[in-house]
Amino acid sequence: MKNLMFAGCDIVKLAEKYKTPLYIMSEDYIVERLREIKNDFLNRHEKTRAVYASKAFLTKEMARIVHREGIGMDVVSGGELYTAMKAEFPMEDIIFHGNNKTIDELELAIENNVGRIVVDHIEEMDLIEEIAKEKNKKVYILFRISPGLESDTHKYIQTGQVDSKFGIPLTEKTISSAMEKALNLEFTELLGFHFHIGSQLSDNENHIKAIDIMTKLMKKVKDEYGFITKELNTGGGYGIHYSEDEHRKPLSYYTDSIMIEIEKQCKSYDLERPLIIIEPGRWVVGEAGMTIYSIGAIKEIPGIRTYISIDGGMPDNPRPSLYEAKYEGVIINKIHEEPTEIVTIAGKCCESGDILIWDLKIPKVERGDFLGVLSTGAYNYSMSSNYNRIPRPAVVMITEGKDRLIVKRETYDDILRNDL
Ligand SMILES: Cc1ncc(COP(=O)(O)O)c(C=O)c1O
Ligand SMILES: N[C@@H](CCCC[NH3+])C(=O)O
Repeated sequence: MKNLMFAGCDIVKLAEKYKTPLYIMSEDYIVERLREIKNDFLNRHEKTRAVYASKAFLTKEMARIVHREGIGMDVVSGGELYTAMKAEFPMEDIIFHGNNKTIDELELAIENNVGRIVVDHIEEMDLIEEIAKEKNKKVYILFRISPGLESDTHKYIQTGQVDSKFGIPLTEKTISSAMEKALNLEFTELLGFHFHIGSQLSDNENHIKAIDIMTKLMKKVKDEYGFITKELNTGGGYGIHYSEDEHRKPLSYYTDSIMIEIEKQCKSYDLERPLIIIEPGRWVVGEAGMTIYSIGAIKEIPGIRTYISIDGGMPDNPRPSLYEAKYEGVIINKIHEEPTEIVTIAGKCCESGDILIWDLKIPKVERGDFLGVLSTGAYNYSMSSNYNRIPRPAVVMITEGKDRLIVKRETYDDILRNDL
């Protein structure tokens, strides 16, 4: 076999069948991760809940898989919420986030009875209460707290530091204003707190520190307001394998330490341990995906480098240009050939920064060969754009070696769809 096999499929055959660029996702891999969540977190610890952070990858089919596996979902926009609704995802299993939810989005969420709304700033409670009153609905909220921790990841995907657009800052004044407001609402009930310290984290150190900070807060609000924290949402952020120095760890590496720390701190403060929620995104889907491209122009700059251009790039994977993210790539139709060249993989956009992989070692290639880029399941399709009016690729799901289209390739007419 000279072609790469992935999730039990000959990937070259898929590239020929569906054309390129093409996103391929392994349902078996996704289900394995969702079951790891069930077996190693939900079933091992009482009073726990898990939601999948759908910003990583969401289509109607993905929502159906998550629901079928008994996991809830985190959404951050009306569009994500609407996708879940259209996939008949139970609304009570949804947690709605966002640092600037619009009135329309809040109305959609409240009208449809989403399970929890995570309040990101104090005034948001006024909007929620007003809408809840108007619709005569009960709304359950958590406060997103910014714990003031700088996580070890790219600056653009840190979220828990003091200087952050996310969450309620942890100061005496903000906490007292937030608590005083929340405890006087009629239609809105505060159940607890949330933190999310950043993404692609390779160690659990900051989750543990965040638990210490949050339990201290729980003790403070109990003493000062008699408020009992019923739920603590510890966010996601668990890292995956992209390149040789980044690896996915078992879920329990993060969740066991979270649970040990929370039990310890609750005991020391004499607090009842709240329900603990986790919300991983990337960890569930990142390594489930790969993207297939066709090789086109090959340009050698003698003594400098060789650029191998592909038929996609920045519009289907903006991560290298946004976060200098590193990816591994293979020539899927020459999988056993000796890698003899070091080349740079360039996207087809009119941007010098549209480089997918610098210095990749591959066999000699020619126009028409296929490049597979690994670990593209998270934040690729979900962050894709039509820059340069390039249509988005199709998404194919593979289940037990069988492929099916779950998102059609965009056409030029799809791009023109809303032009008047
Ligand atoms: C509130 C919240 N929860 C969960 C996640 C999921 O993050 P990740 O994909 O790193 O697990 C994010 C994104 O970073 C987030 O902002
Ligand atoms: N989009 C980011 C992750 C953001 C996580 C959401 N707060 C990435 O691709 O790494």
